[in-house]
Amino acid sequence: MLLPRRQLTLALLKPDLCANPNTISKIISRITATNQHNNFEIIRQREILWRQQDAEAFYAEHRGRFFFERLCGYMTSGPFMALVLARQDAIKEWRALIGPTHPWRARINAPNTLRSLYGLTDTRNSFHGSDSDETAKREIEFFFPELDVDAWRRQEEK
Ligand SMILES: Nc1nc2c(ncn2[C@@H]2O[C@H](COP(=O)(O)OP(=O)(O)OP(=O)(O)O)[C@@H](O)[C@H]2O)c(=O)[nH]1
Ligand SMILES: Nc1ncnc2c1ncn2[C@@H]1O[C@H](COP(=O)(O)OP(=O)(O)O)[C@@H](O)[C@H]1O
Ligand SMILES: [Mg+2]
Repeated sequence: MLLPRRQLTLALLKPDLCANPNTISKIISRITATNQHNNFEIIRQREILWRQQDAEAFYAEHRGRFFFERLCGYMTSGPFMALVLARQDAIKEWRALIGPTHPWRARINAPNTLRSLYGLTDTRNSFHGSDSDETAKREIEFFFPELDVDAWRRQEEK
């Protein structure tokens, strides 16, 4: 039986989460839980500590937005976790699992999503997920330059 083609996405567990190791292990077990909703495979995992210029480069698309400085300040406030996740429709499914950008909106419209459960404020919303295949390639190679996303995708096509 042909296995469904998998997709890669980049996931970040942001610094507020990484301040509590128990939280991280609970979230990792939820990510890899073998039920039809999750069942992501963790292809890469790395603890990251950013300088200001790293945050500004990753979030360059948001430069000039009123929250850009506070976002970079948050993302350089401590270590965080970068993960490459693989499953069918990984980008859509990971963004569905983390929920809307704003945790207060998640708590109203998407309870039980990760941002509704763990997010603090609009900026300190605890999780990131790539929003497209192109973004996922850029974001994965930003954290894991040794991972050739195109080669991985070709391998998956076979
Ligand atoms: N559109 C818009 N929204 C704003 C502006 N300033 C603040 N907000 C929103 O209001 C929320 C709360 O603002 P603040 O009180 O400054 O932020 P905070 O409570 O410290 O939480 P953070 O989101 O972590 O900054 C922010 O997260 C933004 O989403 C603004 O100038 N324009
Ligand atoms: N209105 C806002 N107020 C405060 N922070 C924001 C706001 N919009 C976005 N952010 C911060 O910038 C990050 C990137 O924004 P965006 O790409 O729009 O959301 P997402 O992370 O859900 O893809 C968000 O995760 C959040 O930390
Ligand atoms: Mg985004």
